[in-house]
Amino acid sequence: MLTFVGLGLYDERDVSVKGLQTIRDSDLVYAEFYTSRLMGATPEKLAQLYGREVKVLTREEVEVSPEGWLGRAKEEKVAFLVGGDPMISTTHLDLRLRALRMGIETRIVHSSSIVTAVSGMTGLQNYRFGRSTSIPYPYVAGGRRIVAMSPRDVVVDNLARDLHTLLFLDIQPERYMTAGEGAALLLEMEEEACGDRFNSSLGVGVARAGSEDAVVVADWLRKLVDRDLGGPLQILVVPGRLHFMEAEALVALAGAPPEILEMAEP
Ligand SMILES: C[S@@+](CC[C@H](N)C(=O)[O-])C[C@H]1O[C@@H](n2cnc3c(N)ncnc32)[C@H](O)[C@@H]1O
Repeated sequence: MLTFVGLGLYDERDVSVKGLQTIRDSDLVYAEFYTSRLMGATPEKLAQLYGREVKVLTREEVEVSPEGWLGRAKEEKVAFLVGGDPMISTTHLDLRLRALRMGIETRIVHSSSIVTAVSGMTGLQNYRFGRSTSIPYPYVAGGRRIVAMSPRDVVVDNLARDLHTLLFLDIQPERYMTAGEGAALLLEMEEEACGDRFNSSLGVGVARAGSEDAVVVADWLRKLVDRDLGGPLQILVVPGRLHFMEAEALVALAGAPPEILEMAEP
């Protein structure tokens, strides 16, 4: 049996009671922290609270060659721990399907996710979000700096349908993208596309959801570039047309410019 256990948003205490029981009842406990990270926890702190050794897997061990550790789930109870809610990540669905093809039974223990925390913290309503996307750091190829354009296309498409866009921000071993960096990259993409669609767009940054010092900041996208939200993890939202209650929430909860109240729909 392979059980995906969501660990929630910030530290080792965010796991559910059911998740904790599942971990303690497992023969083997694995984790991955490259799709998301619990910034308030270390593998040692997890092991201490859970009372079990936690083997942290690399991206390659999860995506390229998981057969070895996955195969153990044919005979033994294996827990696979991940940040947030397990299936808010295509990697984990892929792993689940792979396990099923190997004849392994699977289960999920759900947990809180950044996807729902963002609605909770900002007041932006879940049903008004369109497709979400990720912003990767630019990379250099052939001496040229390459900025992926697809996040901009997703935002433009959602804006055309009056929908909000949730933008996951790149996590790398030695750096974490901030909401300000994400906003700057979106503006750079729009400039590259010779457009000006984001001139009157808002940006909402959320930092360290689930922690004692979680922060939510709303400002014009071009101004968000210079706003310091502190440490990781962070996420960015570009809202579409706002319902009046959403606008009121952004002003009250995230310090958005009050003039957005006049632009909101009743
Ligand atoms: C690909 S998502 C993984 C989602 C996770 N499975 C979940 O359900 O929460 C990871 C991205 O979400 C954002 N994120 C995750 N946890 C966060 C937190 N506690 N505060 C702010 N952003 C967070 C970051 O942008 C990070 O790169």
